Amino acid sequence: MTDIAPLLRMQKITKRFGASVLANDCIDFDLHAGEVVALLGENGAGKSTLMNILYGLYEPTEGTIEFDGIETTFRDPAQAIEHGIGMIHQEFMLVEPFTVAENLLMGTTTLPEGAGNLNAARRLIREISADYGLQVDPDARIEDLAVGQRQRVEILKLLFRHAKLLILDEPTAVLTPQETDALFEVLNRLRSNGHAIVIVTHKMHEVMAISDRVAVMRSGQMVATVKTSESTEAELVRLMVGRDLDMSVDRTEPKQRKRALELVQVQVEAREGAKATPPATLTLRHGEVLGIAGVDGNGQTELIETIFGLKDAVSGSITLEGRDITALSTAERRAAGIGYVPPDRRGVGALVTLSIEDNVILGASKDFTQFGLLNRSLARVAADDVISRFGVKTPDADFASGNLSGGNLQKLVLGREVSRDPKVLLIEQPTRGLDVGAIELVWGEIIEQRNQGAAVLMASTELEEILALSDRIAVMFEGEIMGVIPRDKATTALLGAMMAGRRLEEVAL
Ligand SMILES: Nc1ncnc2c1ncn2[C@@H]1O[C@H](COP(=O)(O)OP(=O)(O)OP(=O)(O)O)[C@@H](O)[C@H]1O
Repeated sequence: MTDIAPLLRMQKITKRFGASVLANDCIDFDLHAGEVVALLGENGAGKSTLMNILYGLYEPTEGTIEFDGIETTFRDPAQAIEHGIGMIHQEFMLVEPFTVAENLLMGTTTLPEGAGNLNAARRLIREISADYGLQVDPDARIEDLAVGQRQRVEILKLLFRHAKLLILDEPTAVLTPQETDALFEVLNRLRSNGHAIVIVTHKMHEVMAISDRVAVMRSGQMVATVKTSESTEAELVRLMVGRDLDMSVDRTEPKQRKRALELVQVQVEAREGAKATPPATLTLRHGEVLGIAGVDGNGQTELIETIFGLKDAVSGSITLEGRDITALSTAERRAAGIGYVPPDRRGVGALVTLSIEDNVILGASKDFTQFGLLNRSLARVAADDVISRFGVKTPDADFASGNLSGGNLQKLVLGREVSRDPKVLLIEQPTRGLDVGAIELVWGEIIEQRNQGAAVLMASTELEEILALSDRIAVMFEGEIMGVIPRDKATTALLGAMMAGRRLEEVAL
């Protein structure tokens, strides 16, 4: 393969942001037609920056890009896609009330030949969809599609515009295991048809399963490019984080086991248009991690938001150490000792226009106020502590949080909540988007909180994470708790069956 000229050749790519950030440092990156390359690296290593340069979102400070034999840099993504380079981000860019075909025609200035009207577009969609096993109905409305299907529409959108190179940014983060398998089948077909694919992912087993080569970045540099078949997961981890990992969980007898949080017949507000779900009754003790397993979108978010007070409970009661908090505001619940890490860190989790320091004191400014004035040096100490304890990669605490890499923003939000030593920690998708080294750290911190007596309610779509950290596991399906199982009784098969809608009573223990 190396004898043939690559489809893409990025040479000596450097990208600086201001004086303090060197995000890409003289990077060489090649990609051939018909190959899948996994781009691997710790949070903040510079993967998104490199891909954003390729896709025309950023201009490189230095370096050249050759695509299909022609030297070029793209002014914007529209130009990149015109030349055959497409990128699928984690947030899909589809317009919900419209159909697949309408979405594909929308916003395109240069339509593929023979796809100028809706009927022709429909025909083409069916053809492409059949060729690549995408199973997309051109007349389906986006709002009726599951996450995995929406992602296939995004792929279709790129193929519709004759993309030769597809960049996928953590494409499996929001997929179920079945959807991931289906995606990989599609990627295999794309590869056999001569497409080139870059997949940015933190999941090592996926790297091994799908890629031909792995490019490893570290601190802005490309440190290695290896053939997947000639490497191992352990070697890739070492290349990436520079050490072996220890994922063992050090569970000790917790300091206390009293009841922390009780939900009695809590009726969560139904989403607009959705039918009401049965009320939830749940007890969470100090010194335990109660994991909520379930496929994304099965009511975990709504339940946790109700406990934190972002949503009102329609009926029922929530008590914290015996005190009824059902009517309290979010700020009051926070003051009462509830910490909250939402799944969407850029939205609810952090105020991205604020500095890291201001984010660290967010919602707790009273703790940093002396004689009626905000004590900045106390705030700085707290911010520096979160940065060092959680390994947030940043020049300093004044840095705008919105400019942190995805994984580092996640570490910041989690670090802020954990450092306040909450009595109850509500946490959704604790390690989504985190590199393996950061997962090791976050798991350690969650267990430490538990060992110190905090009550942790953790929703995760990753079964491995649920099984590693939880003392008990609740499974949610379509807004309902299907059962609660102690960890030693939980198996992947049992949890899988419950996640697909079977009640605990229906599946033998
Ligand atoms: N617009 C920007 N302004 C300033 N610094 C930035 C900007 N965008 C990215 N950075 C910095 O560049 C570095 C590389 O970030 P990048 O997003 O490329 O990392 P990444 O490898 O994709 O990380 P992750 O796995 O967490 O998504 C980080 O230190 C980040 O804070």
